[in-house]
Amino acid sequence: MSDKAAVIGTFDGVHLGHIAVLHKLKEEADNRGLTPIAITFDRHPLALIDPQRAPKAITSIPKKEELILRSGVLPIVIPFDEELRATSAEDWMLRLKREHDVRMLVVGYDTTFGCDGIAYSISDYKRLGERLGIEVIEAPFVPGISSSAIRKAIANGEIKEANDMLGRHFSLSGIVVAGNRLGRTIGYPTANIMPSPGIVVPANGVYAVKITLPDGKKRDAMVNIGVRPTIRRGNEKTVEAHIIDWNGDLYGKSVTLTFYSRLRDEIAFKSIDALRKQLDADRLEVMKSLRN
Ligand SMILES: Cc1cc2nc3c(=O)[nH]c(=O)nc-3n(C[C@H](O)[C@H](O)[C@H](O)COP(=O)(O)O)c2cc1C
Ligand SMILES: Nc1ncnc2c1ncn2[C@@H]1O[C@H](COP(=O)(O)OP(=O)(O)O)[C@@H](O)[C@H]1O
Repeated sequence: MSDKAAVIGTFDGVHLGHIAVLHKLKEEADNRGLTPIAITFDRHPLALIDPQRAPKAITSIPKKEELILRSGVLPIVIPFDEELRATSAEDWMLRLKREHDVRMLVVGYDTTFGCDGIAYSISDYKRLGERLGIEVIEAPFVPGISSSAIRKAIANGEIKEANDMLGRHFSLSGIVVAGNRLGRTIGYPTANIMPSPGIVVPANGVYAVKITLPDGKKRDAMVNIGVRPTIRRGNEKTVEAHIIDWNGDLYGKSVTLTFYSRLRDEIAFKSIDALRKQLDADRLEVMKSLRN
């Protein structure tokens, strides 16, 4: 087993700030002939500590692993449980050394790991590392980017802002379920998508997206998120996609929506005809916005 260089964190979203840390880790690991690993948790620590305050995630665990791997770092997902929560910073570092052969650790400006970590500064971690035989290096800091700011932007429908902080397009996966089969009668069949639970859903409104179909192909689509006030029967929030110039059966299949921009708010139209006219205009707008 080769020796490792590690970083620890939740890494929700794997945004541009995380990417800077992962690249620094990879560079320093390569210089020392170490394998770079990111130790990350299977849930947000607050899900255990204070579930009421636990935020919805920007990325699912598999997506997070994929994004970390893409930056050249090996992800290791460990359960954030009571035992881990009660582990001190010193025990954490001993564990890293014994279980993962860690020789170097990248610590972020606000990293606190260990139940007593809140009292640690970077120089404390460095001193502890020296004693235990782990070199501690400070991670770069990218100002103005955080998982919580991205969650907030998505929840407010500020897709461009969220995408700028992510350095990629926000995406949401889910299974296609049956709706009330009205869409096809107005010329706009829609795949009703049940998003993976625990993932943040953008604010109600209409969005330009690319949809990844089960065969892996990407198509242009327009998505409505909301309660469909024109035809509403209840207050259920739905996520539905009309795939432009496409025909097929998606029931029960998994798809991924990649968000590019937000077009408008949801509107309560006076008639289905008025809704249809707006959908014609949305279609042109989506095609235009995805071409840019
Ligand atoms: C791009 C798009 C925009 C939409 N905008 C609105 C809207 O502004 N107001 C509204 O009441 N419904 C809106 N809808 C929802 C339609 O009312 C809905 O797709 C239609 O009633 C079909 O429902 P069904 O899939 O359950 O059959 C929109 C749907 C799409 C695909
Ligand atoms: N262009 C398309 N965009 C989205 N779904 C489509 C399209 N063409 C066919 N479909 C299929 O039709 C279904 C939607 O038809 P619709 O009448 O809106 O019914 P529902 O109320 O079940 O959503 C989708 O789930 C999908 O399987």
